[in-house]
Amino acid sequence: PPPPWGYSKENGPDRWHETYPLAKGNNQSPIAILTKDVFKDPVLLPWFTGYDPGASKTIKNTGKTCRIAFDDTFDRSVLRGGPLQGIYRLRQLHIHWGSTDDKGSEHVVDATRYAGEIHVVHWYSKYSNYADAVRKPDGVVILAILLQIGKTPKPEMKRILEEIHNIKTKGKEAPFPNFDPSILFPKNRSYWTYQGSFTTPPCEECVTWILLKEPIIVSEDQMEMLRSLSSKSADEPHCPLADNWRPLQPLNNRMVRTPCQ
Ligand SMILES: Cc1ccn(O)c(=O)c1
Ligand SMILES: [Zn+2]
Repeated sequence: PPPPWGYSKENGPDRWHETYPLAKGNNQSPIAILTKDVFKDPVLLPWFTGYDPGASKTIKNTGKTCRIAFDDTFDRSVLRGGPLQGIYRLRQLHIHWGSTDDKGSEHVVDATRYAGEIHVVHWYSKYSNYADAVRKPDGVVILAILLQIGKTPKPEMKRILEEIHNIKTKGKEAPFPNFDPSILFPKNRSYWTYQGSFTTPPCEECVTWILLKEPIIVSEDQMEMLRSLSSKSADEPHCPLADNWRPLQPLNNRMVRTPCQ
């Protein structure tokens, strides 16, 4: 059997389907967004979040990403509106990034691949729990924020990056209190939306993606901080955590939508 999934040659995206058959589904993510083919849909509304900073719990190096977990035992931090029918509960956020500035995002917009991509993961709280929600086509919403390298870094990223020194190796976790992820949002709330999947195994097709059009700016130093994380545990040789992004998947019979104006 293939080794535990990852992003290297022997356990990477091209082999995930050997263990996780859903990875070969027809509604996989990420995809290329071709802005000329996007459908302006008048039914699409603005999206809203109401996040309680007290819901943030910990930040962890999972060996595959840097992940912040939130208390999702009740409708404490929620996302609604946009393409959504109901209220979605914030569960975690994590980041995908590259070993160099020319790659790292999962979605690609008009042939531009960005330096990274933040995923803010929520689940439909009408379902009894997260495990149930991931078995439903409308079970999960991921709000995705593109990271672009620039001179004026987003100061709000500082809080996450200051914590990196505490979680250098795989498995390390640290308290991460009083954090409201909406401070990471760009000024412009415009978005593209489509139906897709998780971009890591088991790749369940339960995700309504809300990809923000405006990237946020991170500095070279901030990217180097992320790249200083190790994908291995403390008792193993350092192996830079980077290029934890999945290649583009076929759009097949799907439409990407955006609100009018
Ligand atoms: C639940 C989950 C797991 C991995 N990734 O990348 C996601 O975006 C969401
Ligand atoms: Zn992700």
